[in-house]
Amino acid sequence: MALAYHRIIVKIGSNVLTQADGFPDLTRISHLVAQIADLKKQGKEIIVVSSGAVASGRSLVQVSEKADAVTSRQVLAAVGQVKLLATYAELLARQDLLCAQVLVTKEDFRDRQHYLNMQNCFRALLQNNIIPIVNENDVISVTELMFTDNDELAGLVATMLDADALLILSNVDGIFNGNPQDPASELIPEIAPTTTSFSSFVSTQRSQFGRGGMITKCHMAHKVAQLGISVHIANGKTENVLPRLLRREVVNTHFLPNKTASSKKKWIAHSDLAAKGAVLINAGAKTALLTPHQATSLLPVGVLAIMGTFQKGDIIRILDEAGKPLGLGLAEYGSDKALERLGQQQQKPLVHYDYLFLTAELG
Ligand SMILES: Nc1ncnc2c1ncn2[C@@H]1O[C@H](COP(=O)(O)OP(=O)(O)O)[C@@H](O)[C@H]1O
Ligand SMILES: N[C@@H](CCC(=O)OP(=O)(O)O)C(=O)O
Repeated sequence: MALAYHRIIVKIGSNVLTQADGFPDLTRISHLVAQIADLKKQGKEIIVVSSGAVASGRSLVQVSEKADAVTSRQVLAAVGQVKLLATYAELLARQDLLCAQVLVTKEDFRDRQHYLNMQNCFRALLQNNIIPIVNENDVISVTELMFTDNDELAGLVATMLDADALLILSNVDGIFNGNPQDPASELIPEIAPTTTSFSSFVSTQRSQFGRGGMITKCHMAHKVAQLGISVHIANGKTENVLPRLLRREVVNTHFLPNKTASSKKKWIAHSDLAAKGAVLINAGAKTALLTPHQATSLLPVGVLAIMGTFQKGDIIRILDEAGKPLGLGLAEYGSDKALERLGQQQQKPLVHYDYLFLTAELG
C-alpha cells in the first residue's frame, strides 16, 4: 500500500542540486520539479526546503579573493538565491504551478510571535495552492546564528506545519550500518523511535557540498519522528524518487513516527537556544515528570534552585540535581515569583504539563 501522506516537506540537499564542479545541476532541479508537480497533481501539499543558493551564486559571480569566507558566502547566497528561485519559478510555471520564497533565520523559530507569523504565512500559501520554497536567509545568518544545516531547518518547518512526512533527499540511499562506500554495509530500512544512538555506525563525514553531515541528520530525524512525523532519507539522484518513495518502490531509511505531541510542545521542543534560565529539580519531581503516561506539571515544591532570570512565557531548561538536562518548559510566572515559591507546597505549577517537553528518560 502506498504511503498516504498529505502534507509533505521535501528537503533537497546541497549535494543533490550541485554538480561535482560546484555549479548547480539544472537537469536534476528540473527532474525534481517534475516529480513535485506529479505529487501536487495527486492532491498533496508540498513544501520544499531547498539548499543551492551558494552553488547558484557560484555560477554567476566570482567573489574577490580578498573577501573573507563569511562575506564570500553572503555574496554568493544573495546573488544565487535569486537565480535559484527564478529557476524553480520558471520550471514550476511550465506545470501551471506557483511557488513562493520563504527565507528564514534561526531567530525566527525562537521568537513565539515570529513563529506564529511564519506559520500563518505558510498556511495561507498552502491554502492558495502555492508551493513554499524555503531556505535559510544566508545573508544575515552567519556563524553562530546559523542553522546547523538545512536538515535542521526542514525539521523545524515540518514540526511547525504538523506535516505528515519529511522526505530528506541526499546523495546516499539512506543510512547504512557502516561506511556507505563499503560494499559490506547494509541499508537500514527502518529506525524505531526508541533508537537514540547512531554514532556506532554513522560517521561525521560529510558530502562535498553538505554542511551538517549524516549524524546531525539522524539526530534531527529522530527528534522529528519523536514528535509524530514520519521521516525518510532517500537518494535525490534516484530516478523519479519522490513518487516512487510514496509507492514504496525505492530503498530509503524510514524513521518511524512516535505518537503525536501537541503543537505547543512541538514549538517548545525546538526552543532550546531560546531558553532564558533554568530550574534545578529534586529527585521526587524528576521521577514524577519522567514517569511515562502520567501528565505531571512542574510544581514549585519540587524545585531546588532557580538559575538566571526569566519572565512569564519564557522558555526555561529543566535540570536534575546533578545538572543533567531533562527538558524544556514554558514558565507560567517569572523567576522572581518562582524564587518566592521555591520548595513551597500548594502553589501554581511553574511549568504546566501542556507546555513541558521532556527529553530524558527515567533511570
Ligand atoms: N552510516 C552512514 N550511512 C549513510 N551516509 C553516511 C553514513 N555515515 C556518514 N554518511 C555520509 O553522510 C553524507 C550525507 O550527509 P550530508 O553531507 O549532510 O548531505 P546533504 O547535503 O544531503 O544534507 C553522505 O554523503 C555520507 O558520506
Ligand atoms: N543555505 C545554503 C545551504 C545550507 C546547506 O548546505 O545545507 P545542506 O544541504 O543541508 O547541507 C544554500 O542555499 O546554499
